[in-house]
Amino acid sequence: MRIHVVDHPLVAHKLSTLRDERTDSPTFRRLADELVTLLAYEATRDVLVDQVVLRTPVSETTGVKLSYPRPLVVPILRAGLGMLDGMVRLLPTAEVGFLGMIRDEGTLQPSTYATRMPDDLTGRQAYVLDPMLATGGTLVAATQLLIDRGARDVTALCLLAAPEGVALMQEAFKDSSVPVTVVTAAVDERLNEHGYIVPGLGDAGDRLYGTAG
Ligand SMILES: O=P(O)(O)OC[C@H]1O[C@H](OP(=O)(O)OP(=O)(O)O)[C@H](O)[C@@H]1O
Ligand SMILES: O=c1cc[nH]c(=O)[nH]1
Ligand SMILES: [Mg+2]
Repeated sequence: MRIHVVDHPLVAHKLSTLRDERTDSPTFRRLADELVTLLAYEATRDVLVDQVVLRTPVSETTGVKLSYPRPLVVPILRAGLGMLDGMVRLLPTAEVGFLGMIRDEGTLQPSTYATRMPDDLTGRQAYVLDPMLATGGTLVAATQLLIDRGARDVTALCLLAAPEGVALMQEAFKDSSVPVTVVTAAVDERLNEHGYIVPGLGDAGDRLYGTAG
């Protein structure tokens, strides 16, 4: 598995405001949207394109167009939904599949409550959206599902990652013949005893959608 930490002052600036507990939900949503387009720029570096011939007003030339089959973008509900608009703005031809997953607060084990995506992903590039890579249980399960359905490669975009989650992804996909990449704005210090990223930004779903408590 490859990890790419996007080291850029604009990314760090937006992430710092996201972390701030005083940032309200509307601002949090806007910043998450802006951040994902910056991460997506890096995450789509290997997106498949086809050569095309076109005419400018001046002459004939060659260029590229996003290729078919279309990439698949998969937000992990709920928090991943906050990254969807920013991603499809950059990848307008993408198809969107949905995975609903929730982590049990006690055991920290993920369970899947909704799956809506093509059964056959043979030859397709898949982009998973989830702001938080904590223990890694959720992202390992989501990535495995996409590989099992035949994805050509899997790239996860996470706003924040914990070293524990990165290590679990590395272990899970160390022998994978399918390329797996994680693109994130930062790898934080550790997880706390409740499985939250430290310093992190709290519960991303709650902060995006204004859920109290
Ligand atoms: O790496 P892990 O330890 O598996 O934890 C990360 C998961 O936890 C959060 O979702 P949550 O379960 O809070 O669901 P939500 O998006 O509905 O709030 C987050 O968005 C990830 O999906
Ligand atoms: O810090 C964390 C860990 C899991 N899920 C979140 O939303 N935040
Ligand atoms: Mg949550």
